[in-house]
Amino acid sequence: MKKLKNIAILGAGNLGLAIADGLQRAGFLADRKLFLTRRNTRSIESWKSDNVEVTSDNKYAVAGADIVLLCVQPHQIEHLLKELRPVLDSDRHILVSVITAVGIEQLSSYAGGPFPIIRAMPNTAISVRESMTCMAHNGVAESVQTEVENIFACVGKTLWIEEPLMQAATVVCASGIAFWMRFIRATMQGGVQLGFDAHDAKEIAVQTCLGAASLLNGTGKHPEEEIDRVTTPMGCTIVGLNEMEHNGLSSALIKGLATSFERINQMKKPDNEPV
Ligand SMILES: NC(=O)C1=CN([C@@H]2O[C@H](COP(=O)(O)OP(=O)(O)OC[C@H]3O[C@@H](n4cnc5c(N)ncnc54)[C@H](OP(=O)(O)O)[C@@H]3O)[C@@H](O)[C@H]2O)C=CC1
Ligand SMILES: O=C(O)[C@@H]1CCC=N1
Repeated sequence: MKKLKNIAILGAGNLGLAIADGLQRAGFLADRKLFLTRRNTRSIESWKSDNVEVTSDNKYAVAGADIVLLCVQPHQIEHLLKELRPVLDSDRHILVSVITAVGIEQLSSYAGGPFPIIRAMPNTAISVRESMTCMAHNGVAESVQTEVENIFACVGKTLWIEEPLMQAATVVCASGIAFWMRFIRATMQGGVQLGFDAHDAKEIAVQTCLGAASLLNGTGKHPEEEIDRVTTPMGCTIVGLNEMEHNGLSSALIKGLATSFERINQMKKPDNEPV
């Protein structure tokens, strides 16, 4: 029987652990080994189990793994990949980077050679297996693409994109979780103002948000068509919606996305990198 590939998550922070959580829930880790690393492992010791090793030794983790997920912050990746050079094996390892603003060519040069590298942009909903993960590569073998796609497909939806679109994917799908959270929170605040207690306001806001997303998923319709079904002429919805637009709802969202996008451009400039 073909041996399942072991996985190392280097940089088990917010996103790294969310990925580990999702893979665990999906049963993806059965019969595989998972290595979790960070420099200070105290907060992730509870992850240790028969098939999960926790270590601050990245080289040890990579030596035991076939698929290496790079989950450190953008300014930390150069140091990490240079540290890994002695143990990276281009015939064995597949590198998967979720790191913002660092391109495949750059990763390759930090790693010191031509490795199969895939960039993936999931979001933190990966922990509950509801990620939207955009992926890009620059010519890796189909078997490698499939191997990596299988990882992310068991924890949400996947989409292959061209690498230049990775920046937009970061904003819309990864930062997107924070944007939607704020939208939901504002709905809750409104709900409390109108009389619900905080618990009920949250339940109503979350389920209504899920309902809206499910409608689009289920029908394939454009949002505006669904809006038309809700906005009774001279009713309460259209006046609320128009008031929101007079106050710049759509404009604020689009400007926010564009500002996040622009920030990634700045992150790409070496002289702006945090130390
Ligand atoms: N958070 C999100 O929703 C998303 C994040 N991303 C990208 O994912 C990456 C990680 O983001 P996020 O999880 O939020 O960041 P975090 O800071 O939460 O996680 C980074 C982790 O890397 C560890 N780390 C740093 N240096 C090393 C090293 N040399 N070896 C091993 N571990 C190390 C840190 O722990 P310690 O200090 O103990 O070493 C930390 O736990 C970023 O590049 C970000 O752009 C992409 C999509 C979504
Ligand atoms: O805020 C950030 O820079 C990272 C990338 C997308 C989500 N978090």
